[in-house]
Amino acid sequence: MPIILENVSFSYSKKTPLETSALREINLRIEKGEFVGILGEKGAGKSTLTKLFNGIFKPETGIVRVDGLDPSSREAKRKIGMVFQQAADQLFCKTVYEEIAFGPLNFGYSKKETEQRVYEAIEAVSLDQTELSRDPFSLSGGEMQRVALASALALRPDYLVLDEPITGLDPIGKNDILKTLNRIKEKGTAVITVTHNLKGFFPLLEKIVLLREGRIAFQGSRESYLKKGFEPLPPIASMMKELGVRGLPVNLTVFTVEDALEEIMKLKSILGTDNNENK
Ligand SMILES: Nc1ncnc2c1ncn2[C@@H]1O[C@H](COP(=O)(O)OP(=O)(O)OP(=O)(O)O)[C@@H](O)[C@H]1O
Repeated sequence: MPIILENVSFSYSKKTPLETSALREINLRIEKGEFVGILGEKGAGKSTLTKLFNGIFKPETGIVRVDGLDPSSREAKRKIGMVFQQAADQLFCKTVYEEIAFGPLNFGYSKKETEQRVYEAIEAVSLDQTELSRDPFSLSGGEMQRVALASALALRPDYLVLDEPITGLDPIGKNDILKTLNRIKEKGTAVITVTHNLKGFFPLLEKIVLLREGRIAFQGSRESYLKKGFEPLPPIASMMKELGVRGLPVNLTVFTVEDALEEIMKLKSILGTDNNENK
């Protein structure tokens, strides 16, 4: 069963002079096992949307359901793992082990079961066992991110929701997290991520949800997003769009270096032929 949002609206500081409408008439369906990117400019409503998935916020109007359950129910909370923008903000235990074990213990799993889950989770995020006794706050940004991810995974969620998971990480840290998320998705967990980093994430996204001023401007496949000319774009697709604007017959759904190279070679041969004909 999926995450479903029907006609959802949400405002901050309702019925005060500071009332801000953050989301309007959102209709969305996210299936298990999908890799979904939530895109949009600053203030578009991306973070607010993620907080409706696990019941941190309740919709002002409309319905949110996680596999048919109210997202603030205990069972729904077990199904959704959250990793916030600043991993450090969600760490609070004295050791990495306690941090990752917190969720399973809180949900009443035995010490033995919890231990199994901690080891399974650190393996999934490629953290070494020697890290388990460390103080989470002594870790690097990338390591903290992995601990936050492992804490979410220890509940074996069906949906993993992440807000800008690679922002601020060095290139190796970014790559590690991207590979890890892809592995998690391959095992059947839906990965739903807010991201500005399209260069890293675009190749992984199976579905794109584009928010604009609190409304869904687009939801659908990556190819359809590119064909319809939505923005933001990953760097290669942006370059192809520029070539298209200049009147060159390029394929606008290309977003990898390899495909772009092939496209440019094709273009070269077409233009070369034209030049020869003109001689
Ligand atoms: N705690 C809050 N109180 C009042 N208004 C808020 C609060 N948090 C967000 N907003 C407003 O709600 C709207 C949506 O904000 P949200 O943080 O969801 O956007 P976003 O797309 O995640 O932006 P960013 O990319 O900057 O993180 C914006 O107008 C924002 O100013």
